[in-house]
Amino acid sequence: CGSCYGPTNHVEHVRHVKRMQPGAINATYGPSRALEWGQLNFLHTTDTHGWLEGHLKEANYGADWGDFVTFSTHFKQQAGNMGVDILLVDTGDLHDGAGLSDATSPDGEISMKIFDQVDYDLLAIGNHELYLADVAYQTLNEISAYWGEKYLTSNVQIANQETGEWQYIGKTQRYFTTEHGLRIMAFGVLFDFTGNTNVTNVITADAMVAEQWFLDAINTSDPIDVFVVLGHNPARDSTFQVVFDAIRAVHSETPIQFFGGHSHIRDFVVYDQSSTSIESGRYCETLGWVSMSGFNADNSGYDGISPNPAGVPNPTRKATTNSTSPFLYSRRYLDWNRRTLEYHAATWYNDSFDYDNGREATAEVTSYRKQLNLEDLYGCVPQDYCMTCAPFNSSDNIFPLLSEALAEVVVNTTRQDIARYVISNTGGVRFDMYKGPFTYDDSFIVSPFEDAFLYIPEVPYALASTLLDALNKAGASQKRDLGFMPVERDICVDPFVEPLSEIKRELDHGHSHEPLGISRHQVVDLVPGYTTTDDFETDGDDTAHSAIPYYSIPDFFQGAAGFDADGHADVVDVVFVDFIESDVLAILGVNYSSSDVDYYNGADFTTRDFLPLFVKQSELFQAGLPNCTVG
Ligand SMILES: Nc1ccn([C@@H]2O[C@H](COP(=O)(O)O)[C@@H](O)[C@H]2O)c(=O)n1
Ligand SMILES: [Zn+2]
Ligand SMILES: [Zn+2]
Repeated sequence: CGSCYGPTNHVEHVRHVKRMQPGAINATYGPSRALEWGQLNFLHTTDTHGWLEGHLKEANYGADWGDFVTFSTHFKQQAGNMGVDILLVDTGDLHDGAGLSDATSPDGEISMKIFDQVDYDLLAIGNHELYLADVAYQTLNEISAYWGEKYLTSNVQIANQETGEWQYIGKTQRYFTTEHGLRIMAFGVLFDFTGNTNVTNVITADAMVAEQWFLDAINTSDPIDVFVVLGHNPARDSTFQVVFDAIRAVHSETPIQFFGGHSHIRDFVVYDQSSTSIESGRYCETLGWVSMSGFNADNSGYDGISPNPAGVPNPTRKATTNSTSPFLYSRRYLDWNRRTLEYHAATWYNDSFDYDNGREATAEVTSYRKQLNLEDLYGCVPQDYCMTCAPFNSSDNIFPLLSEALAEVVVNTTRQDIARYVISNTGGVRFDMYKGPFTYDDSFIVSPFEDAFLYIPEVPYALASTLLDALNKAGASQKRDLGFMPVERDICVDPFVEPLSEIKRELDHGHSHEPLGISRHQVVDLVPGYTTTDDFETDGDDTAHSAIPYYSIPDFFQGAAGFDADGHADVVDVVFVDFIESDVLAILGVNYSSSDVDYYNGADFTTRDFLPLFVKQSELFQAGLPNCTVG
């Protein structure tokens, strides 16, 4: 296995969460344990990718941004009442994934204003804020300008629009004192991203930790009780390790708390006895919770530090079994639904959950969705199609369908008599397609990028017909941008996970899954979803789920059209999305260069356009109209 960059056996494999029917959240299998509150508490979001309306077709992730605005207000109040600190953290990738963010130009023009209604304390930039120049400048002029000292881009710069000089998009660090007296030094570190627009500059973590500002920050004479390192960077096996090493070289015992993202998984990693790292999923499916206690007059230099709050559970876990550090931790991954939020805001027994600020945000989501026509109905999806819950070539998988769509609608009518392969990267497909209405919004949800179709005309069949396999053997060059540090692994873990695996196996071996309060006869009814295993083992998911099968997929897929009955042609137009141009040219070899490449169907027909067009003209999708229902 040459490229085991993906989840390891430490990390939960079930990234893609199968839908449950709207209304399927029931009283039995929601959250069942109060959160452990410590002296310092965190709520964490990451990779929201514009999903501020929540998941309209998955009740388990059905809360919207207004619900989170309300919930986070409750939590700030609760922390205040308990006399402890809470910090809200986001780690980037704010668009490219849903209509609310992507149906405007530039992306995020409207969704950012809704996102901003949560009272975050610290935020970091994601790679999706850096692909395009207009989005990067929007990040500078709107996001960074709005959040000010809270927006941390310790290794990301942008060319000043007047002088051309590099300037940091946000701040490099934030040193501040919490309400209850903890002195925090925070950094925001993006992985070593290379696919950014050339008006931006991503400094590698290795180079960043050698910079004078960073050395000054960690060697400051100002007291530091805790480092908070946030970043769009996987919690595990990433350049967070570089930052950890650099801080530890100076501060051997000070707690360092990491908040990561980008690989779209739930994960929690122990760096050492006083340092842990959380990653909180993707697409408004997960709200991450971390709490810690152990601050005292000796290690925080602050006499009046609040004790653990009374009347609620408190963190109990040492980071390592032989820890001699005073710090105790808890972590939890909350499912993004109202029942969960109401439960933890302790309001489920009455009607007092909603606040005006949340209601207003919800009303804005609804009204902007209307304004952007996101509910416009394009077709009716006859069945569920998923990205990874079924084998790649099976009829339940989305890629055979998308291959057909590419073949059918990506066509230059002046060249339609020439056979064509239309090649795309599977990474450009972002979500499953569910049975029921297919709306304008869904076209962004499945395929949000504006990657144009390029082509090389009339490539000999012998070469063109080997291209897809060769590309998949080589693997996508974007692998470099997954953010994982390549690590030597002896075994490549088979990513297939049996349904009901973890919990069921445990029950079958006679253990009750006590922390989740689930008994043997209940397990069969669990709703499919996240079943996370991390460094604190298996009790991180706030709601227990049955696991969803996971099948690995190749990096590239293609549609083919215009071939003879035997699938042959003399020459083939090789059409491909611009995001993978360098991969294609690398495989085609020295006889081809970018001068052979041109737009196939103009610059304006992109990966955003082919699916809605296919849906509108395909009998398969039109048959169920007009009475198309969810599920
Ligand atoms: N124009 C683009 C930009 C990105 N992609 C795909 O997205 C992946 C990165 O997404 P994360 O949420 O994980 O940061 C990237 O590796 C590409 O697969 C794309 O297809 N087109
Ligand atoms: Zn992302
Ligand atoms: Zn990312």
